[in-house]
Amino acid sequence: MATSLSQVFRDTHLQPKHIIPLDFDTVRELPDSHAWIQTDDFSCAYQIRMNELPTTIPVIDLQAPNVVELMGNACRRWGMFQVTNHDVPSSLVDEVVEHARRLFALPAEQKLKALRSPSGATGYGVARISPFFSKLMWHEGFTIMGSAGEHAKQLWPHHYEDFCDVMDNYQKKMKSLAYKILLLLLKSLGVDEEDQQLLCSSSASLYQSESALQLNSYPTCPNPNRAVGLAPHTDSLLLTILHQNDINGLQIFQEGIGWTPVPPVPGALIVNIGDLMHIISNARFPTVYHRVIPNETRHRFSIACFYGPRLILSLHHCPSFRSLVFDL
Ligand SMILES: C=C1C[C@]23C[C@@]1(O)CC[C@H]2[C@@]12CCC[C@@](C)(C(=O)O1)[C@H]2[C@@H]3C(=O)O
Ligand SMILES: O=C(O)CCC(=O)C(=O)O
Ligand SMILES: [Fe+2]
Repeated sequence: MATSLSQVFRDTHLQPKHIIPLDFDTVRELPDSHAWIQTDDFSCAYQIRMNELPTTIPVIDLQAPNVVELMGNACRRWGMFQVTNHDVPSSLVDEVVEHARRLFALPAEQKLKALRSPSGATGYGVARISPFFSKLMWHEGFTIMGSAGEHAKQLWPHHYEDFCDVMDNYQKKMKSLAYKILLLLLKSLGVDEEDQQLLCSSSASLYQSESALQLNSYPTCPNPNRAVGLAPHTDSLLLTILHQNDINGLQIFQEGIGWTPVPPVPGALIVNIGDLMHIISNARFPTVYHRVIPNETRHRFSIACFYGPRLILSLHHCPSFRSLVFDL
């Protein structure tokens, strides 16, 4: 019998564990719900082939005269690069991380006041891809689209303004950086002025793109060898701009090599190609399959900014689109 997407969504009941993170402060051992089966695929190329370390993703100076060529090459080969000289003040990045640290340090019952609703896209919760996996991730996140006000008030009824201002400023900086990078990438693909106009006026309207901000927290983990911070996935939009603190954990999958670490470079931001950019580039840029492994002694934080066409981002709120992307 034929069924509509919205019907599928109505029939899909998210279980609480697919929204509510574990209260990490209360556990001393890895619970079975979070213990992933160890397979060969699980281990990292870095650990199994210490003698033949794969070269890692390029670090590109945004002001370099040949930046178009450098970015084009990096995206064709890796779908990813790190960017320096990007004009995002390190003081602003530090402030965002400090606010994230403060948010995730709140008691669980306080964080749950800003819990993402089952049909919503913003607020506190586990990664949206969680229902795809039988085990749970060693991770908690907080998603912001536009103003963070609504959820920040639930967390700090009297002192939420500073949090909102910092998140607003960071989103503005990220949007303008993502736009700059998008233009450079289109140029590297040979998109001429006329085609740029076309993309501009089409329903995809790339030039009116918006962003969503995701604060990620990976608490210290009693058994990181069997836990997964963020399960293997690709990001769905055009570009992701990521700040990771100084703790390893992010890995990308390379055909024929395996899982390869992306080491933190102080001051650099990671840029990775998402599914939409992969499509727009006619598959010349690969979308990056990546994951995060937690750490035994240090709490890892990252700040991801997802940049994509306004229409598609607003559809992330819409149940039938969500069921298409996340539930099928
Ligand atoms: C705009 C978005 C991208 C994202 C889904 C979301 O609506 C907000 C959270 C984002 C995130 C972060 C963790 C990995 C990911 C796959 C997920 O489950 O939620 C991405 C989503 C994405 O790239 O589609
Ligand atoms: O924490 C990281 O390094 C990666 C986060 C990520 O992949 C995401 O938010 O989509
Ligand atoms: Fe990701």
